[in-house]
Amino acid sequence: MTSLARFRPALPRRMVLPAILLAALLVVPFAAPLITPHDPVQIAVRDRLAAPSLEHWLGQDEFGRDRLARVLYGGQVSLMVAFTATTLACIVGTLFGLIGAYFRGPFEFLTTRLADVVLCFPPILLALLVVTLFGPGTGTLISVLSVLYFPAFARIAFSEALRVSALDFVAASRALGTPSRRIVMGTILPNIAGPVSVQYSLTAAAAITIESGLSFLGLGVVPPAPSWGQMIRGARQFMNQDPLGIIIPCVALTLTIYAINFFCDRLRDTLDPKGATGGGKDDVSVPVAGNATPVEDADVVAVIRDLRLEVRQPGRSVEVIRDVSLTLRANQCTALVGESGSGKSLSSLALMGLLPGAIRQAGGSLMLRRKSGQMVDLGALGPKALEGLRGNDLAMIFQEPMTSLNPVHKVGAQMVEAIRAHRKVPPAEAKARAISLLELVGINEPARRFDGYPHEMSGGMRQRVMIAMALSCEPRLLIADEPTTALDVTIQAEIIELLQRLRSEYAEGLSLLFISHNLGVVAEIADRVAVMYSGQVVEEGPAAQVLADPHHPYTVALLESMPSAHDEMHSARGDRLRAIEGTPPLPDRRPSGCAFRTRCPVALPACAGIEPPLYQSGERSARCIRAPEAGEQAA
Ligand SMILES: Nc1ncnc2c1ncn2[C@@H]1O[C@H](COP(=O)(O)OP(=O)(O)OP(=O)(O)O)[C@@H](O)[C@H]1O
Repeated sequence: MTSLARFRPALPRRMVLPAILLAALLVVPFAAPLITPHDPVQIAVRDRLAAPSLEHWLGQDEFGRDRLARVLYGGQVSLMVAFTATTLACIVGTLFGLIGAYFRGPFEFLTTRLADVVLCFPPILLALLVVTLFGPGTGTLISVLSVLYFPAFARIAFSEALRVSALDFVAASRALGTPSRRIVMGTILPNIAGPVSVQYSLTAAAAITIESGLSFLGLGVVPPAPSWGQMIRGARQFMNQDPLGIIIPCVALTLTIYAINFFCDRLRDTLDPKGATGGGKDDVSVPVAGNATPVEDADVVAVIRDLRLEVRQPGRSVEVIRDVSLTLRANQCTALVGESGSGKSLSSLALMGLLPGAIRQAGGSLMLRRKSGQMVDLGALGPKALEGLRGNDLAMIFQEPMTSLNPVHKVGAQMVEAIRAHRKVPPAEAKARAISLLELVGINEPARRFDGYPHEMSGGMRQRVMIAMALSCEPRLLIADEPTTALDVTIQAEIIELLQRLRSEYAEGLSLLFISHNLGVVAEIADRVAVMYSGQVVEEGPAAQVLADPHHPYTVALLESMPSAHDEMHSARGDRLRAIEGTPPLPDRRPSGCAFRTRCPVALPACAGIEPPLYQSGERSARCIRAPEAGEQAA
């Protein structure tokens, strides 16, 4: 039992229903001899148009043939023709598209021109022409349908492969000397699998319809062999007397097309790793029952308590965020720092209710105080309620001002839209507010900039616009995810100064959650700092104290590895820069005990045995068994 369970192929839950439905529709026609003993071509003229009976469950057709046998055996023919033709078209078209897009030059010319030539002919006319020339029959149908549908695959594969080829990871593979065949099949093909699989579903459905249409016209499957198109053709003349005759093949057609579309739609979502496992109710952030307790202190704007996030992989779940707790207060800036992959972004995205599809909340609670003063459990809110909160009660600015603004809309239109999403104000009033916000964030000639496009602005100006948009509805919590990383040093300083100024001028009492790699910037802006490592907060406390006198060896190492002009950081590290040895462990390869112990210069044998809790010392806490020691020394 255990070994069977271990070797059971892990079919994602979202695929189970469509797979069962499709498998049933595909298997049932091929199990026809087990379901009915009747011959689909055996005529019984005496019993023509007979009603359903115990012997003939779906009745008999105009020649007295058993309808159940005909719909089942007819399904075999229709499905075989449609799937063989679609698979051939998919393989040939996708290969053409991939080769044309990757190698360009004559390959591109051949792919696009060949596809253009075939696309010039209306499909049904081309099919009629070929069938008339070569005579009806299953082989002709498969050939004509493959030729008809290959250009659609070639075009989709070509345009998607062009897009993917231009991405950095393909350039990186080329730079590493990876052979072209491996880049095309191993790197580009998986990235275009989503749109190609959608095209497959549409084509298979269309091929079934065209096969039925041609058979209906007498140009498809040759009688007396059954097919759904032929059944409709035969039943058409008697449809007033015997509607069942036409309903049965139509229902079979509709169900099959629906099952194929349903399956391919889910398959596309499953194949796309970015959106993987999204969609099912259990896959979005689910309300977590129980341990969310209201917070009385009116200064507290948000509380993250024991947050656990996990990524679902086939057959298992991996914890990427573990027991993260943070309290964010009004008029306070809390900085989240840590190496890449430590979990800073996911923790903040969880607050926004914007976790990627593959990540789900497995435990803990996220509480937010609304502008009304009411404390809400974000995990218990539905998508609509969360939408109402985002931009209104909490807002976020991102790292890349170049891509955060929509390039095809004017700056002003985007700001007005953000304002009117939460406030029922007339457009003129929203415009006036947008212009005053642009002025507030230090944009010169705000009225002129209001009518400009994002590409007419510098990176620093765009980040100012993003900040203005984020503050447009006066949220109580602003999350800034590395807002200055993409900017040059002087602009960075201006943006930090702007955030500081806005914070001090903010009447409502803004809580700022500031995510950064840059400890110099953190020293300048943060009141409190939380250091993250491998999905956990390993040290937390007042920024000045933590940066000047870190209690966790990871914080010490982080400070020693970063250049900074700030005095409090000099005292912690002397003046030499030192890289942190090794790399952070992957979430599924953490060592036993303390996750930092394999890189820690002061690790003890005991560190392998226990996962250290957060040791509290006054306003500070650190997740290290040596933290109490460090606290005593400092005292
Ligand atoms: N969509 C995802 N699917 C699977 N794992 C993910 C996903 N997003 C993040 N992770 C994993 O979660 C962990 C935390 O990632 P996160 O993006 O929060 O790190 P970060 O500290 O913000 O890094 P950076 O500073 O580079 O943005 C990492 O191990 C990362 O690989």
